[in-house]
Amino acid sequence: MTPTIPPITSPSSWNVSVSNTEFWADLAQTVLPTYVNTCRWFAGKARQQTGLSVQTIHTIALSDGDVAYLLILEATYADGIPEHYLLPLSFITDSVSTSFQLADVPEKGRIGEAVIGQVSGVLIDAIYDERFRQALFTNIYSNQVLPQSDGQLTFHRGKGLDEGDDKLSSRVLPVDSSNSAMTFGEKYFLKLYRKLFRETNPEVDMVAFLTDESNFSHIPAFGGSIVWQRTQPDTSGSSDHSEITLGMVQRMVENDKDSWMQTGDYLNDFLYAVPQRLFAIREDVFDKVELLGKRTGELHCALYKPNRPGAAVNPDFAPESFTDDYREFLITRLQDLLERRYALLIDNYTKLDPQAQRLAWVFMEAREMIESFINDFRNRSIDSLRIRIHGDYHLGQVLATANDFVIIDFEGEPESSIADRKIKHSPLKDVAGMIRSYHYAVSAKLFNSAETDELDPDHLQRVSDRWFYLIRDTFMHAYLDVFGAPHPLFKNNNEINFLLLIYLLEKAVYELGYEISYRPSWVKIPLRGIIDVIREIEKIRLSDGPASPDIPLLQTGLLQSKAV
Ligand SMILES: Nc1ncnc2c1ncn2[C@@H]1O[C@H](COP(=O)(O)OP(=O)(O)O)[C@@H](O)[C@H]1O
Ligand SMILES: O=P(O)(O)O[C@H]1O[C@H](CO)[C@@H](O[C@H]2O[C@H](CO)[C@@H](O)[C@H](O)[C@H]2O)[C@H](O)[C@H]1O
Repeated sequence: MTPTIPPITSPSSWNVSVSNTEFWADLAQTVLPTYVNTCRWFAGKARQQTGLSVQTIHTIALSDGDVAYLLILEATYADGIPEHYLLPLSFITDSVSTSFQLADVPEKGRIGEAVIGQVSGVLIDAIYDERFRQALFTNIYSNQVLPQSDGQLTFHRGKGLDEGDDKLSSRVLPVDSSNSAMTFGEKYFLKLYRKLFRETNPEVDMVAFLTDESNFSHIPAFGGSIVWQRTQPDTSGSSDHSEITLGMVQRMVENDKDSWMQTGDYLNDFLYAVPQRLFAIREDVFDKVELLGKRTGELHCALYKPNRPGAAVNPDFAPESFTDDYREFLITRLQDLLERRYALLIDNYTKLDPQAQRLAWVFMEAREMIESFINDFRNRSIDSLRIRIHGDYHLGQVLATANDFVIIDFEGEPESSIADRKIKHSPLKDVAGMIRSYHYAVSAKLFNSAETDELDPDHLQRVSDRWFYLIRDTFMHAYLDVFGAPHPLFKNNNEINFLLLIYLLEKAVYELGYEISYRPSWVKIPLRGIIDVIREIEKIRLSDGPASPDIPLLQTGLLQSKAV
């Protein structure tokens, strides 16, 4: 909460504030900009913000007669299109039900003090209000439709929400991510989306497809959704009937941790052995990596639906070739991403530590070579296929259960538009995501630990690379094994390697922006990833020629041995 700002005041009472435009304008100009910039879910922090306004307000009735509001905030920037965010708001006063205590609201949930209708209280993010959480869940359970001034809120109950589960106690999960998460009776997981788009969230599409049209059981079952069906045009004047997904319920998965944390635990053995010049990996680490490779392959098999003669085609999921349009899309996207990242890197260069600055230089000096590698993609022969994929696949998106894995968060890349997140890619984009994540895991562990402080950085780099390559190849091996030969989605090893490099580059460049915005001390990790790809591109440039038009690049032994 920002104590320097005096309390917001409004003459009308909280329950009728929805129509008090002056109050919302005041809020948007005073406390809200400071508040949203403290929130992990607000992605505009690193951009030059030019304004914040309350675009739409939905009213949600609470069981004690009070109300909460769902604010749709519009954030504008010096460049690029505006973004929209969901902020649920409750006003907590002394008269609020005794079951709810202001003391239970963490500092990060407190927006500011206010005097509304002559009553003093605190405006909070309503996810911390048990009454609001109950209202969301009860509305989903009973398939409610709530008319609003702009369209309606439609609460939909899915197959995974059991009869009789309408009164479960809830809590906010302490996950720090791009959305907000809560649980009901420790049985259901409700995700409230923060950054909003004019279309159905791909996560709902993907989870529904996998639940209804495949036997893939390594995702949590679908429990329902919250959708805002608009009737009014948005500020751009386009689309007057868009469906905006605000939330989704899934079954809660009993898990100890996600695979990021599990891998981190496994890496502890490795870390402690490094100063003794021992290379320690337990067999069960390889077993886990193999199992994740297998589950990833199975996920892609479930998402791969060839058009069978006579069978109804679901065009949203039918495989497609590497068309000129797709190539152009990917090239433009990568070029644009690179341009934005170079600019961001230059703007933030002086804030980087000397080692990160050296890596940044290598990246900057390789710009021309990277761009010509990307341009090559336009004319290269590619006969592999594209399908719908996870899109933001990394170790944090895989929950580790007692003996297996459950894959979550099918929302796609947070930085992309929803339309772009639904574009079909080679599934190697997901594979590249997981490979990058293993690289992150070992780098974060080895380079951020007291145990290795005294070690020569070059030696540490070699040790880290050894672990990474072993794990990467184990994952790839298990992944490719799922499909057998010939592989239905990849033409041959050359294509696998080329596409992997393209997606590895894209992912690492994407991550560079993520780290500059959220974890500047980790910037070195994606920079090292980018430099790895640069080294591989250099090898292609050396080998590309009439005599050897293509050679397998990554872990040649492994990939050549697979008959695809
Ligand atoms: N179905 C589930 N069961 C249990 N925990 C879950 C479930 N889905 C997500 N989580 C937990 O919540 C965290 C955030 O969920 P995620 O879908 O990744 O949200 P975000 O889109 O905000 O990143 C996960 O890392 C995991 O710890
Ligand atoms: O989980 P999100 O959808 O919010 O994904 C974003 O945040 C991730 C970090 O939590 C980020 O992932 C990067 O860091 C991970 C380790 O924390 C690492 O495993 C991933 O490989 C790396 O990309 C992700 O990129 C971002 O979209």
